[in-house]
Amino acid sequence: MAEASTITFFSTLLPPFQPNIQVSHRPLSFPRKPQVRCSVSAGATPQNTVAWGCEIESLESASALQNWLSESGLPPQKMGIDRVEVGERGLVALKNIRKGEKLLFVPPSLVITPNSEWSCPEAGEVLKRNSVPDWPLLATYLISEASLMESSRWSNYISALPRQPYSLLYWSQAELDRYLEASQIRERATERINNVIGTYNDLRLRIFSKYPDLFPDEVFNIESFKWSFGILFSRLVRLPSMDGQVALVPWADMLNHSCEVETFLDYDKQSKGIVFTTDRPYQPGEQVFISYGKKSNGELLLSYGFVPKEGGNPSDSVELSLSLKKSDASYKEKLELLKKYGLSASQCFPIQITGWPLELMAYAYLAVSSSSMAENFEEMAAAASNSTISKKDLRYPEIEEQALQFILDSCEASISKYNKFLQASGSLDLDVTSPKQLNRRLFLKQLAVDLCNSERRILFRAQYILRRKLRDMRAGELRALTIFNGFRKFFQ
Ligand SMILES: C[S@@+](CC[C@H](N)C(=O)[O-])C[C@H]1O[C@@H](n2cnc3c(N)ncnc32)[C@H](O)[C@@H]1O
Repeated sequence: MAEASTITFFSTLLPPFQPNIQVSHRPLSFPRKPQVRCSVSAGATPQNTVAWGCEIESLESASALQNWLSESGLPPQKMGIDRVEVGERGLVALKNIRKGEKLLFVPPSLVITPNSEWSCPEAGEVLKRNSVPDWPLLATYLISEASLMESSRWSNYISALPRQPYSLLYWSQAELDRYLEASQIRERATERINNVIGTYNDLRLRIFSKYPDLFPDEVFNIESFKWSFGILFSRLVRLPSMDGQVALVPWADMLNHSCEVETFLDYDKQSKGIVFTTDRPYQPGEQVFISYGKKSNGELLLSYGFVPKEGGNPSDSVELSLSLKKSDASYKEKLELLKKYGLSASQCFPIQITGWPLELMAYAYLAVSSSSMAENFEEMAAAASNSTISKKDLRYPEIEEQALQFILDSCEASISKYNKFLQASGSLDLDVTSPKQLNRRLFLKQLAVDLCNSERRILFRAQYILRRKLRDMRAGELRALTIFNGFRKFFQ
């Protein structure tokens, strides 16, 4: 099993997902006529949705998946797929399960990795020849297999995948602007959507357009890529004991996330299967959970399309944006130093209920320091960047009060954005466990309200701590001033 520190479910910040694919610079050779024509179904895809997968709550396709997996070598399970309260479909204990028990044992033959065989080998060869990285490769693989319907060995798996995964990839820019205006997650979602579009355009330009027989537009289009990336973002795992290999693990990917467990999927060398070890007991009928990693509510919404209940996620955090003032006489000099350390004039830092990173304080020192402290600017910029090993816990008592006030101002500006959105949203308290019953607008709005409430709660806590620190500091200064004045009078 993976150690707690190793997050096996895909992290929203995982470096391997590159915005644009790095295809080899070798010119593409003119396509040879394939010996075996792959029959890619070229029927028109209905707008905004793909022609495969199922409604997310569908149990019929899930039980067909279960039967196929058992026939294909999945050993007898202590869990079954069922409708659940959290996550719509999930794995439920069929028998008593002990704490510390290993479950699943999915054999590698039932796992999709970048090395999986393609039903249409020519398509796979073209992508590999062009050194397409794992993520775009797997995204294309999924579409290719899905389009082959029953001719693909993965057809039972693909039929049980959601036709429209819950993911911010499916939010329009207008929806993101309207519902997530207060949260930094809006920028992350826009960036991600642009990355997916950029990746697709790059593949189309460099590869698909040159091999239209293998990659017809009707199948390999932006809608199908949104779907396949949505599936990857919400289901792909990284397996530490398989050298960090990324994989789609049928059956295991029916497990939902709980912030209260700390158990991750990994390859078990002893049993030669994908397993996880329970960290609590389960009774028959109870839903079994794993952890998708220590992620904030915003990150969970971004990749998986849900927000845990307020206060229920110990890893929750909110991004606070700090900016240099354009009116600062040393603006240019400070900006250059920030750039040198990979930062910019406007920078986000994660705040947790337990506090904020030292980098944030260093940035605040830099933002408030006057030109008389110019010799310290570089030290501050370096400490604000987490890529440096320099001492981060800087202290400049002469500007500490100003720096804390600067953070408090940014925090309060952010809180007022959340207040504005939450007031305008009214007191929504809808049941999002059955989103299909709500209309889309209310569903998205409720997710946004839940996210904003949880992010604002963290900011409120930071505001309280900052105000108290400043009050204590100012009271201390006042006391010192009174004592000083007392001494002055005494000596006069
Ligand atoms: C790896 S899949 C889990 C199986 C999924 N429930 C299904 O029926 O296909 C991840 C998706 O499950 C749902 N999910 C997982 N954990 C959840 C939770 N704690 N609350 C709400 N939805 C959850 C989300 O839709 C997420 O995108």
